[in-house]
Amino acid sequence: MISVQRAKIITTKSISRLIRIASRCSESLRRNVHVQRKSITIQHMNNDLQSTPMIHLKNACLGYRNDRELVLKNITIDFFPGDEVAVIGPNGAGKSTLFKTIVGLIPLMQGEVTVHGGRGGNHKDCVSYIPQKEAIDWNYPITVREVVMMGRFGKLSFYQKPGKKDIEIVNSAIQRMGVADLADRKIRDCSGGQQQRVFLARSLAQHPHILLMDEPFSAVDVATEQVILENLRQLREFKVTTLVATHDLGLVYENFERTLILNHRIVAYGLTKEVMTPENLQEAFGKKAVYV
Ligand SMILES: Nc1ncnc2c1ncn2[C@@H]1O[C@H](COP(=O)(O)OP(=O)(O)OP(=O)(O)O)[C@@H](O)[C@H]1O
Repeated sequence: MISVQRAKIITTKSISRLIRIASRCSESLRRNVHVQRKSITIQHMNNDLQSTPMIHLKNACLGYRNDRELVLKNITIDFFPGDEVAVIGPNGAGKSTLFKTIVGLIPLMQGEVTVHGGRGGNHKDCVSYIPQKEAIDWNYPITVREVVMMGRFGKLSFYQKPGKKDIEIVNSAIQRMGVADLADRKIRDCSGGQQQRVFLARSLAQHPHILLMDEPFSAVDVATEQVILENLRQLREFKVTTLVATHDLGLVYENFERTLILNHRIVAYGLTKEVMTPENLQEAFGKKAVYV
């Protein structure tokens, strides 16, 4: 199979390389690309066809009340248990806006969004969201262990203290993410990559059904990247639905089975090797970006 050189950041070079690789895909593979650009109705074609979607959007319009322009228009898409989806698109395409709407941080403008069959934002316990690093206040005086324990809060009642089981789960998540040495260190004193590991440990401790990660691979080293990817693979085995926004197209091509390409609308969604075609990448990122 075709291999892709790792592209750490979205550059003209990385897009061009992917386009060259995608061009080499056999014609039959490319014929299978199923993109209905106009109606934006996405048919999910994997084995989970009969299962209930974990996340369902129908004719959804997403945006901000203080902004007259919608960010994403007429989005219709379903994500099923075990889907591991890379969400790609240029800056400002609407990746974070999609995540914020699913977790209920911003209200839906129009249409329908359901999570586990209920309204988005009503399932805090089973949905874990890791925002972009810049959106987190790292100065909060809290240790790594306390951050990870926050993943258990949704399972406890208001006055309930974490029990033995919670402590075991937290310790296990800390071990899995390789941050045991840092457990008593303040989160603000950790490096950027360590902080990403800690936040994924918090998500693991939560035992979520849905995990949304916004640019977890930005500015992390290869070891951290591998730890994150390995844990995402394990979550997939537990049928966790995972959406990961990233600009690292090479990493997506090599590691994610499914990809959603956004640019204020759905450009394409499906199996990564089928949707990362030159046409779709150019449509999302623009010809100029590719041929300069
Ligand atoms: N709080 C806000 N109020 C108004 N507009 C906003 C707000 N947050 C984001 N936007 C706008 O929404 C659009 C989509 O932003 P969003 O953060 O979803 O893009 P993105 O695809 O995640 O981009 P990036 O790759 O740069 O993180 C942008 O034009 C942005 O300026």
